[in-house]
Amino acid sequence: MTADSTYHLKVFQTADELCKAAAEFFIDISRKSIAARGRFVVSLSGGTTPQGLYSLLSESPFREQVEWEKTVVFWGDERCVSLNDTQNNAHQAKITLLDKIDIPKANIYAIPVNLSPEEAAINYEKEVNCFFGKETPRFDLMLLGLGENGHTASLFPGTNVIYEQTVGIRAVYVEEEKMFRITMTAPLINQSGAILFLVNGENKAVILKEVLTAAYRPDKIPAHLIQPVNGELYWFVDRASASLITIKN
Ligand SMILES: O=C(O)[C@H](O)[C@@H](O)[C@H](O)[C@H](O)COP(=O)(O)O
Repeated sequence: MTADSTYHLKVFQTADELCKAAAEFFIDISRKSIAARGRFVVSLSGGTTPQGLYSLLSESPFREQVEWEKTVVFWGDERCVSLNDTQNNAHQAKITLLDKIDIPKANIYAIPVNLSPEEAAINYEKEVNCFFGKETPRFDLMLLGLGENGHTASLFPGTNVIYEQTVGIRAVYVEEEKMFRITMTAPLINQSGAILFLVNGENKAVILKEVLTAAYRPDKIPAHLIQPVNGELYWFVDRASASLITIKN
């Protein structure tokens, strides 16, 4: 990453410990956001890693520590598959978390999948802008994952969206998945107050080392694009994914 990039790295022994710490972090940011602005606006990620976090948040003693009626949920990216498809990020979060808590339906902003990818992106960008009104969209918490090829959200190597300079939402065709996906742009993600990457498993060891130690190459490693402009960047990783990194104490 660039010399001036700063982040907080926390390594946990197990995936369970990582999820528990992420749940506590989620609760902490939600409390601070509600105390400051009366609401907590979070952007969820898809993939397998956050599912353990979502399950924990749906259960005692975590569930009752979040004021769900003051919590508003968006997604950083989505696959253009039907709403009931198991690959749909909103569907996954619905099953593991949203159906199990008392959150008003009006607080849930899923990325539309019943439109063309371009229309869905335009429509979601309007929804985000409308929600934040005159303010620049700023999520209190942005959850992200890391793909083995360095992608995050749906910012994949080799796609044009990684060069996008504007705060917004875009449709992107992901060749390796033969699928359109909708994604927040890096400038939008970077407006967040706190950005939390969750990384788990030995299959992520090589890319995690590259993201954190290689020179800035966002075309090869799109996760390098994630550098909050006025917020904090956190990496919560398990020991297996951190096995190639030298941790300074
Ligand atoms: O919808 C998605 O899949 C994500 O937004 C994507 O960016 C994900 O976070 C990474 O691919 C890591 O996924 P895993 O957690 O499954 O490793």
